[in-house]
Amino acid sequence: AVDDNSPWLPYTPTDYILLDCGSSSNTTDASLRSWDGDVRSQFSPSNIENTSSNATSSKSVIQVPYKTSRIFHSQFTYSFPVSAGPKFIRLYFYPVNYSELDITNSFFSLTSNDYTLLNNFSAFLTVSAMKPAVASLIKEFIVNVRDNQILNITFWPSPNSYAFVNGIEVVSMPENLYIRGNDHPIPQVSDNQRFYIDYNPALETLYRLNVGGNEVSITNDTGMFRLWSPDDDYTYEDYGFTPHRDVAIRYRQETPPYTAPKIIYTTRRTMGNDSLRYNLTWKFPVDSGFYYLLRLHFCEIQLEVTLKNQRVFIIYINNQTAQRGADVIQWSGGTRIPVFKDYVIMVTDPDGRQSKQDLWLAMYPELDFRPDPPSGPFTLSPQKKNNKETPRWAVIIGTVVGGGSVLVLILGFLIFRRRRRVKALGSTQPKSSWVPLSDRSKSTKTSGSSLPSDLCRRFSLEEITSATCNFDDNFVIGAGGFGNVYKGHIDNGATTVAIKRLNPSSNQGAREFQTEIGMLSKLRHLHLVSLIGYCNDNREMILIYDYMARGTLRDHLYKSKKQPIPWKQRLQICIGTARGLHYLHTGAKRTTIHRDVKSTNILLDEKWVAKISDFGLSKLGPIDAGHNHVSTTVKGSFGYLDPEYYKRQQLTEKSDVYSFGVVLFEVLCARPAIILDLPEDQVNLAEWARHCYKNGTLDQIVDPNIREEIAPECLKKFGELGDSCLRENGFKRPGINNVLWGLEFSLQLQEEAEMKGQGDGGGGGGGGGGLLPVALASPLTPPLHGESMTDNDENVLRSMTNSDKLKNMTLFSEIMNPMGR
Ligand SMILES: Nc1ncnc2c1ncn2[C@@H]1O[C@H](COP(=O)(O)OP(=O)(O)OP(=O)(O)O)[C@@H](O)[C@H]1O
Repeated sequence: AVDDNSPWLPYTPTDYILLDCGSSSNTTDASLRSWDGDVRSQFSPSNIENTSSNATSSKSVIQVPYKTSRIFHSQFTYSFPVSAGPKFIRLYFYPVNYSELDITNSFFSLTSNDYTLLNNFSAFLTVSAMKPAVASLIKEFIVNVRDNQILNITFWPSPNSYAFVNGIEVVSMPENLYIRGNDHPIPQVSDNQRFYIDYNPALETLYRLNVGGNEVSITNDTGMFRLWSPDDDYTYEDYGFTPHRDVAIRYRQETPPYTAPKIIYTTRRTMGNDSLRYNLTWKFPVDSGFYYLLRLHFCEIQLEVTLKNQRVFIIYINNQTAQRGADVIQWSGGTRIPVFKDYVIMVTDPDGRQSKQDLWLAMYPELDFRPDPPSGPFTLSPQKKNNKETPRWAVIIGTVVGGGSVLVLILGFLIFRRRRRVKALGSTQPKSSWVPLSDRSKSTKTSGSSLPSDLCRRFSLEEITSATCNFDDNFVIGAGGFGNVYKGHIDNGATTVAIKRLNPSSNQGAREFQTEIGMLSKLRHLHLVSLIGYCNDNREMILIYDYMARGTLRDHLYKSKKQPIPWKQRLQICIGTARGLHYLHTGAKRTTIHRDVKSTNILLDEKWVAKISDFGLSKLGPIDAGHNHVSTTVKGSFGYLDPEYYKRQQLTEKSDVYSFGVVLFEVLCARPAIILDLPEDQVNLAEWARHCYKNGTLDQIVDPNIREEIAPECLKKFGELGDSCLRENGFKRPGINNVLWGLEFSLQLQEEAEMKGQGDGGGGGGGGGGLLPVALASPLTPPLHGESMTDNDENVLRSMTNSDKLKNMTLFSEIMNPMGR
């Protein structure tokens, strides 16, 4: 073991270069690091002053290296003759107007040796999209330099554009920090493949977080000048924040002192406290279509936790189990010994647009473990024990009290794309059939509409008629208030699409058409139906969407001869829908209220992924916090309509929560929202289900096809959730985030029951012995008893948790994302 209290830095880079671009003198930054001006630098080409220009920003910036920048109108290369081995390359950008140049016109690509690191990149757009807002940006990559190779960094301005950079940093790193070769297989989440990181990929760091702690500055890193940010912006709920504990960290050969600074391991988030079990969850916006490497760092520093099997948890990545039986003591061999675990996941890109998705990381306590006796031999696999005298969950809760240290480090990595330069750069151009940004006014056929051709594709009427054999009835797959929906094939049959054609006699019309395009083209999410484009020729109003092969959710519940969907799959569909709604309510710039959530507006793709459709009625929520509703004439569908909205004509996102509550009961009971010929008290599903829930007879109206499958705890939770969504008073309904959590918790309860062999086929009656104690409530869901907490309550809770925070706390994380964007 190495003593961590010694004054020396654990790592001294062999190469350490700081180049202040656009500067002719040497400068010093806020961390007192010394930068060389690039004008007469050995790393710049000798003709630098003829091939590029230097500029000072139009805004007064005091910080080096942002004061000056170098501007390139043609290809430009810096060359760094560094030692062989992996290097951090950090590029500093301050995207403002330089000289006469409009920063919004700066698009460029960046290559380093064989890798395309940035592809048609706009620093301005990247910074503008960041939340919270920032003024400058550092892009960090890891590139391996081979023996006798020079590290070249080349800027390639896009056509009619220019590139710029403010500073370049090159720092070497320990050979095997991330590149761990064939001896270290990394599990790939979702299949049984192993992943190996050798010298071939280049990586981009996306997130490096000090979980539960403050920012750890570059000078407090272990010698590589890595910045560790707090994780608050990425936690899903602010749970598990646990006071910093100043203990000595025992680094080991497998996790040497340079891995991460000590403070990273002594600040933390932990999983529990008294009777609460915290699920720890983070979400990270990432581009779809790449592999991601997550490096999670852990260290058990709670002195009471010394045994393996004492604190065991499950790690989920993107809702898939990445690791069962996670046990830090077992992994590391003892307390205060840090350890890290790597996982790779592919974030798929179903629509081929590399749109942003949230990458979820969650850790849940695993309930089946109890500690080994203190003298027990150390074994590598966790031992499951069943001690009938001690409730199984009690052991875990007992050991979690007070909070042990689980550090999560998602090290944001990215993965690579190795491309040949010319091809990589050529591929940045949009497909010819897509209307380019600058080409908005070109269509000759459109009737002067101001539709957003930059955001989605505009089709000609010929393309649509040929896709649908001139709107042949055989191609009709549905009909709604808007008109017929056709199935069609575009791009020479390569893509199947759904084509909605506005019926001129429809009472929905031009306004919905515009709304749908305006809304959907700005909203992108795995759980929203993607709008591919539109056609507005010859006064036609046609919308083109991704084709959802399995049709509507309703078709799989009732009124069709389709195979009934199993309960767990129904839960997954509800979870997906809740995610889509959550994105609408909170994920985009402004709250979007769908206004017509119902089972025919939830579509299912080939893989049963739920997607919300039909945004023709959507409304944007209020802009400022002073107003919490939008006044509007009532729209929506019979049986799903929020009674409060109906009465007051004031729309909030809780109206969607109400409609979603109806969908939840539709899914549970497999019956329509309204059945007119039933006895009066049963006509309206919302009222009838609430009535049964309150009387404890909900199990009697469950769809007979799933009655045997559904675990009693799961039904209880699900019923409670549906009931809370349908509360009369919108304030008392949970927010969609809590609904989402409730659904995930329901799924967890179902899975736990099934794992114990009691949920599946075990009968729908009372809870069998060994099922989870029902009182074990998830802290992430609304209170179980009486009225649910209001939004105000939630805010109070949140601010209490924040104010309770002590300065130093942690789980930390790094994520990296494949490059080549
Ligand atoms: N993207 C799609 N992929 C596959 N089928 C679709 C798609 N969009 C719509 N459909 C089918 O077309 C039907 C009609 O859809 P549409 O959204 O026009 O109406 P609706 O939501 O059922 O009713 P309304 O417009 O009155 O709310 C749907 O029920 C579904 O069967």
